[in-house]
Amino acid sequence: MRLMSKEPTLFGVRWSNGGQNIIREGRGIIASNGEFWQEHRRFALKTLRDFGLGRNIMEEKIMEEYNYRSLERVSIFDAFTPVALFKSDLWKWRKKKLFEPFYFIYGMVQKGIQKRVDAIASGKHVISEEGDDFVDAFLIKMEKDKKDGVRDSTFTLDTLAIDLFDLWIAGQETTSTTLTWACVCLLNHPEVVKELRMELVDVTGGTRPVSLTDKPNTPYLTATVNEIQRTASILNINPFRQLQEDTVIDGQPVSAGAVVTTQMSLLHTNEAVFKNHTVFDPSRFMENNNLEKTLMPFGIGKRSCLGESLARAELYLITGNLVLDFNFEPVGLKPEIKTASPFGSMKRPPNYHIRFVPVNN
Ligand code: HEM
Repeated sequence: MRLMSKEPTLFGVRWSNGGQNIIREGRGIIASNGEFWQEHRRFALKTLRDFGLGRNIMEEKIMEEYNYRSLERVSIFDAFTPVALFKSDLWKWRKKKLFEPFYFIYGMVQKGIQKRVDAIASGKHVISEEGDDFVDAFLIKMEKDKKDGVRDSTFTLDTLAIDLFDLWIAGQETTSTTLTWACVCLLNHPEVVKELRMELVDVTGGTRPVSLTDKPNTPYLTATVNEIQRTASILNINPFRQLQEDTVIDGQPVSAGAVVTTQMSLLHTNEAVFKNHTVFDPSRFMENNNLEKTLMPFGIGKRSCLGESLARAELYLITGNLVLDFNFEPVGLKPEIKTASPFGSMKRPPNYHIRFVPVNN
């Protein structure tokens, strides 16, 4: 991890020749490289920021979702399976079984795009100057490239579908899995819920939702979200990178072209850094302000998470407001803080049912 942040270019290329490339075929943000990746990452970041990523507008949208509702079968080996094998008749069955949910999401975004294109053609949707959302912004960029005579522009309806697919996959499963872990941790630690609620009632007066502007006054909520991410450590390893030059990692020579990753979950269970690492204890982050710097759920360096500030805002607002508004009760057996998939690429929480009982009832 240290090397990845010190040598961003050396580790700046994603290795994704296997199952990740089945739909993407070198496009999108997660699995692409070179100029294509640069253009599309930059565009996505700028567009999400323009729409308020991590600012008030995003808070409104997160809270809208919160108020409204108050797959993993792919293994690490599939990441290394050549796309050609998946496409061969021999493995057709496996491709169908593994990638059906991904094709479903891909189909869904394609349909959504077509609906928008039709709505624009029929005049039902008019694109405002800056566009109302990512799709509008992308269509504006497509038009601009056409007008400017950009040859072989990478902004097409096809690449829009892959960018949306990537943002959905990277943003949806990660955030919801972390929130599912949050509830497991809090179900097992009513004393944390109690202390959190005291802090939050004190700050909000119990008369309004927790807001991002409360952050400076809610150190225990920030510490709890950190401890949830440390405990969940949902990505055992970060998506593969490919070394750009020969180098030495911890005294070990490694050749250019080697596929490398970091075992992020090990960082978060390092006993030398996180004493009693098996214990869920938010106060560790209160006692040591520097501890947050050793927490890296979003990866590091050039290819680190594009949605980090959005994800942080979601985890803060949803965890805080759930604790403020509800008591948590297990339905059936209380789940243990123990992953159901220790060796998967994503560390999933156990399956469980939970009841949210409004605090004021
Ligand atoms: C709790 C939530 C999340 C976690 C733990 C998480 C974690 C990560 C990690 C570890 C990586 C790989 C970094 C590396 O290779 O070093 C990554 C990449 C990425 N994430 Fe997230 N993520 C989360 C939420 C989101 C959200 C909400 C979005 C979108 C809005 C998003 C979009 C992306 C994208 C596009 C990439 C690929 C970046 C690239 O290759 O340039 N993530 N994420």
